Amino acid sequence: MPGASPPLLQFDRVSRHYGEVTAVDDVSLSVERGEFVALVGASGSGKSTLLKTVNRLVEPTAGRVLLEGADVTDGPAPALRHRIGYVFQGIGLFTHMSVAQNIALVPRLEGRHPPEGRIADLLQLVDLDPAMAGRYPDALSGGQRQRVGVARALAGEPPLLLMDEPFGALDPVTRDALGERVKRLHAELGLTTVMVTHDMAEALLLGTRVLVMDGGRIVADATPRELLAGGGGDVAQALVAVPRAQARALADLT
Ligand SMILES: Nc1ncnc2c1ncn2[C@@H]1O[C@H](COP(=O)(O)OP(=O)(O)OP(=O)(O)O)[C@@H](O)[C@H]1O
Repeated sequence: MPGASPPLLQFDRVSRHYGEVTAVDDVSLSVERGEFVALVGASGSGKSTLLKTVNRLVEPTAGRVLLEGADVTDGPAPALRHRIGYVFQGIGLFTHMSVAQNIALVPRLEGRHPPEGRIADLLQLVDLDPAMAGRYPDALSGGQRQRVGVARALAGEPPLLLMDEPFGALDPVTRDALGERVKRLHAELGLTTVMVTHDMAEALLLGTRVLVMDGGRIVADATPRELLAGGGGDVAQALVAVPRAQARALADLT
């Protein structure tokens, strides 16, 4: 279509080898603005490696990754990373900086000073009391730290949010609450999100689109509804069977 804007994110025949190991094997796909893509698969299937080719924590052995139509290797990596929010397990907050300083880090690196009230707004966005702005990460619970991580990732108003097992280390209740919050934020802020998880239930509940990886390849690309209706192929259905069996076992208890 002439004049149509390119997809927000595109993988064009991306592969990544580590010696004999093929972590990512010839992946091509596009992510449109507004999608919430859950990237799911067994341990070692290549999810994190594929995600990290986007913010250049991993360089592909072959192929290219395009953000808003431009090759991510076109400019310096730090400038690229300022356009991509990144939330990962353990989050990597700076312990010598307060919550407010951690959140303001990305805008400050770009020479911007967040306007008065912005930090409080961001804290409220992730359901944290703005009074926490002056605390240090050591004085927060794991779930609170993870919320600060989400606020920090959103502080630069990035067009793309990447999350790598963001809720992996949290207890189930906190995990569900934060998952729901992120889902609402995604919708309210009009974000485009790609989230790695090994948990199919989480992928089905949060994603608008679920990609299943196996042996470095994308073996299913379907909506949660399609997967729940039995689509997506054998690998996808083996993953869908897990939460289904749990739901059945719970129902049997009642
Ligand atoms: N830096 C590395 N050096 C060597 N091999 C690597 C490296 N990073 C990943 N691999 C290998 O590439 C494959 C894919 O790893 P990756 O971390 O992408 O999988 P994953 O699906 O994210 O797994 P998990 O769910 O366990 O995090 C694995 O076989 C892994 O051992």
